[in-house]
Formats: sequence, structure tokens, C-alpha cells
Amino acid sequence: MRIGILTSGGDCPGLNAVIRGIVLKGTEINGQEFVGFKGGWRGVVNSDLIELGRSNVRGIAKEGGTILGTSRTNPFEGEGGAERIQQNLEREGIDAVIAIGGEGTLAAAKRLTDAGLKIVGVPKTIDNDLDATDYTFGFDTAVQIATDAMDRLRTTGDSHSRCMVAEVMGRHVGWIALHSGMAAGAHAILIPEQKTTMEQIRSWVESANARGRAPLVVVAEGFVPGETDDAHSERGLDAFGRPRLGGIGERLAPMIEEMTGIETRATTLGHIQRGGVPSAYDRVLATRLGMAASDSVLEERWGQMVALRATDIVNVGFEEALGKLKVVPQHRYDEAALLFG
Ligand SMILES: Nc1ncnc2c1ncn2[C@@H]1O[C@H](COP(=O)(O)OP(=O)(O)O)[C@@H](O)[C@H]1O
Ligand SMILES: O=P(O)(O)OC[C@H]1O[C@](O)(COP(=O)(O)O)[C@@H](O)[C@@H]1O
Ligand SMILES: [Mg+2]
Repeated sequence: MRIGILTSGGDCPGLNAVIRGIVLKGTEINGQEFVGFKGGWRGVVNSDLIELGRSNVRGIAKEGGTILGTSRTNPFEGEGGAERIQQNLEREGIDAVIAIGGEGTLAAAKRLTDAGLKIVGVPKTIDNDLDATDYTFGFDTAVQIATDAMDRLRTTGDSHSRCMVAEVMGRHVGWIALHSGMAAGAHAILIPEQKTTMEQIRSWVESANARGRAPLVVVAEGFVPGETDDAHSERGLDAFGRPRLGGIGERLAPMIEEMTGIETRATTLGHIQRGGVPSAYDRVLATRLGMAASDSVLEERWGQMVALRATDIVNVGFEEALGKLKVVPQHRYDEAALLFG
């Protein structure tokens, strides 16, 4: 069986480990052959392919990014659509597709599967916002990078007796903020799931400052300040028409400075959180998911994605996988909030 692999959506440390896991299990055990689509769905629509044999995946588990490239291409736009994609696959002799992506990629995969294409999914995102899997690879690495950055912000904050605001990614969920903030001992963690007033933020910052600490405020890019209705967006729309997030930290810093009188600086960590080598945890998770995806194709589990439940790799339908966002539950926030201020 000849299988096409694609990586789509934002890149994420561990994508290469998934590709390697699929190819090694597939070629060595399951009798499969592979090609890679270049640049996500764009490569599927344009039949832009590279051969993927054992030698192409040698040593890549530790490499960041994706050897296939990625994009936020919509496979139903332009020259795309289920019929055209099916014709491309037949012409190239490709029997099935493994789509590695987040909720957007998998939503597209579901529409294509509903139209009769043979696709299995592998969940990916640093945001950890997919409900049907306990963790996504990339999240652990992103949290570690953010935590390292916050440790550094704390030493310079201490030297200058400043309040430091660190903005992290996560779209409309606060997982990266919650975990990195807890690991770094933040005095306030602001996440989209929790309305928080400026008055509350002021009180946490002043209380830390009164104890002689340089306050560290961690804010998720999707945070909605208590007085407003939407996440802060000043960067236009992405390829799918969604507001690009980012910039809330820079907006909050002068407000905190004005309210408290404490000199305040903001740092936006941005794409640094997605770059570089994956952590050992992410390499292991990604490799296991990749190997399981090869098995899913063998078992003809079309319309399903592999997922982590506790320590096991399981299969879940796209429908269930796309049902809802995995948000930070109240008890996880409450537990972290005990340490604020
Ligand atoms: N409901 C959908 N139907 C079809 N295509 C979609 C859908 N949602 C997203 N996509 C396409 O998939 C691409 C990848 O999705 P995106 O959300 O950007 O990344 P991720 O897969 O990491 O969540 C988007 O740019 C968009 O073109
Ligand atoms: O790379 P871009 O297009 O600037 O997108 C930034 C977004 O991508 C992410 O890093 C990852 O999101 P996805 O997993 O949905 O691709 C978000 O945290 C962030 O909001
Ligand atoms: Mg997404």
C-alpha cells in the first residue's frame, strides 16, 4: 500500500518524529510505502510530492519543524475539492493519506473522508486544545521554552524591581500559560477561560511587590480582559479568516504600570515557542503516535485519529475529536490561583 503523509497548520516540535515513526513502522513491519506532500494540503491539491523512504527519515526525530513543510491552505479552495484530490491520489497511485494537524486540518480531513477519501489523522498542536487526546506533542516543548524564558525574565525583573509581563501562545485556551506560569512561579496567570478584572491583577501585582518580589504576570494571547468581550487582535486575519492573536501583553504592561506605579515591561515569546528541538517526552509521544497511525492505515480506520489516553495510544473518530476545544477546567485554574499574588 502506498500512503501519502502531510503536515498542516502551525508547525510544532515533534512533527518529524511522527513522520519517522510512521515510515519506520510502515516500511519495516506493515509492508507500506510512503510519499510526502509538500506544504500541507497545498501539496495534496497540487500533487507536489517527495519520496519518503527509510533513508529520508534517518536521525530526524530530534529535528524541529517539519521536513515536509506546512501551510494553512484550505483544500476546498481554488483548484481543490474532494473530487480533484481523489483524482490526484489515483493518478499518483496513493491509496491512503495520513494527515498530521490540529483541529483545522482534521476538520478538513473529516470533510474529505465524508466524501469517500481514505484518511487517518494524527493530532498536533502546541496549544493542547484538542479534547480527544490527553496531550498533544509539541506542548511539553513549548511549555519548557516558555518556562526557561520566564526564569530569565525573573532575574532581570528582580535586578530592576520591575513587573514583568510574559505573553505566551495558545489561541483560545490557556494551557501553555497555566503550565509555564505554574512552573515559573508566576504571581498572576491570565487565561481566556477566566475573566479577570484589572483591579484583581493590580492586587496580585501589588501583593507580590509588597513582599519584595518582582511580579511576574503570565498572559495567554487569547486572554479577554474583564472589561472587554473579545481576545485582543491587531494583526488582521489568517488564511482561514480567523483573527490573528498576539499583543495583549504589550497592551497590559502600561495599564499595570499606571495602576500600580511599578515600572513594567512586556515580552511576547511568539514563535520561539514552536521552534527548535522537541523534548524527550514529545519525541516519545510523537513516535508512538506515528507508529500507531501506520497501524491505523493497515486496519483501514478511515476517519479516525490516534490519540493519547492516560499512557495508551487509542483511536477516536474525527467527529469526537473535533467535538469541542479542550479548555482549562475550573479546578485546574483554582489550584494554580492559590499561589497568585
Ligand atoms: N472547517 C474546515 N474545513 C476545511 N478546511 C479547514 C477547516 N478549518 C480549517 N481548515 C483548513 O485547514 C488549515 C489548517 O488549520 P489551522 O486551524 O490553521 O491549523 P491546525 O490544523 O493546526 O489547527 C486552515 O488554514 C484551513 O485552510
Ligand atoms: O504561525 P501563525 O500563523 O502566526 O499562527 C499563530 C498561531 O499558531 C499557534 O502557534 C498554533 O496553532 P495551531 O496548532 O492551530 O496551528 C497558536 O498558538 C498561534 O495563535
Ligand atoms: Mg488549530
